[in-house]
Amino acid sequence: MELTAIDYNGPEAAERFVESLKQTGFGVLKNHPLSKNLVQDLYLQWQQFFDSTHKYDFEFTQPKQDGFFSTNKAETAKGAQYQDLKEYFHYYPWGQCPEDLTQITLDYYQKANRLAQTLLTWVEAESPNIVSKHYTQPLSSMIENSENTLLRILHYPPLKKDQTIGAIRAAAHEDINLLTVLPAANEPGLQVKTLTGEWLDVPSDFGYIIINTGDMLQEASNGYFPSTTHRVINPTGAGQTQSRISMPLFLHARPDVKLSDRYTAQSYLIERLTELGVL
Ligand SMILES: O=C(O)CCC(=O)C(=O)O
Ligand SMILES: [Fe+2]
Repeated sequence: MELTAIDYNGPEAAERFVESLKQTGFGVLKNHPLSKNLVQDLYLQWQQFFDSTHKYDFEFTQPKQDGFFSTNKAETAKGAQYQDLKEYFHYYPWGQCPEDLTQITLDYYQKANRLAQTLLTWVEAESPNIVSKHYTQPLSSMIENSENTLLRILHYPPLKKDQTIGAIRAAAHEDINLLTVLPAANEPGLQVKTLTGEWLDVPSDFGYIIINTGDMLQEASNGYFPSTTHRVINPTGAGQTQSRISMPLFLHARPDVKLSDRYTAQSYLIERLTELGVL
């Protein structure tokens, strides 16, 4: 299995992209509408935020979970032995955000959501009838005006000398949501698990957008689109002294949306967050 970048404006982009999601759980896009400069500016400005102690003024609140999660509050992936080596900020347009970052972050959030709607239209159009007949409404309309779509800005600090052996930046996991839209990070490390169980590097050229399917799309498509396991490994050599910033947008359906006969988006999310021990 190989992951190659698909030209967003190229012929058969939708078909190739959805085929990649089906085969690998991942799709990589180039020449897409999200500006590299905007992503670069966000990385720089959020890096400054993580470098300052100002971040502690934005500690996340329960139960809404918007705001800053410090390294000692970071999640432990389901089944993992150690906590991930990361800190992060959960941004929602209705939630906490440092004032100087509000405009640029909202701008990105809206643009990435628009791209996501197009991608969900592609997924729907390329789903075989036997699969799409189970969608209870167009996939793109499931996320429309959703207050649950989450932009997570992640900072993986340089590795410490006394790092716990076995702990990694993000242990193997699956995402809970429909699709995740992730600009290539400023450092490599993201890997996807193939159907035969090997780990494969996800192309990380700056400017690429990486999309993966989450558990909710797996549920809504009755397993046709697999939610793929992925992780972020630790850097070696000179990379160990570098921070890594990444910015996944987790597309969540509105809570009342029926995903399947068994679940609404709300009941599914509650079940998964309870399993993770964060509710
Ligand atoms: O940092 C990355 O590249 C991926 C992060 C991720 O998979 C997650 O936060 O769910
Ligand atoms: Fe993930």
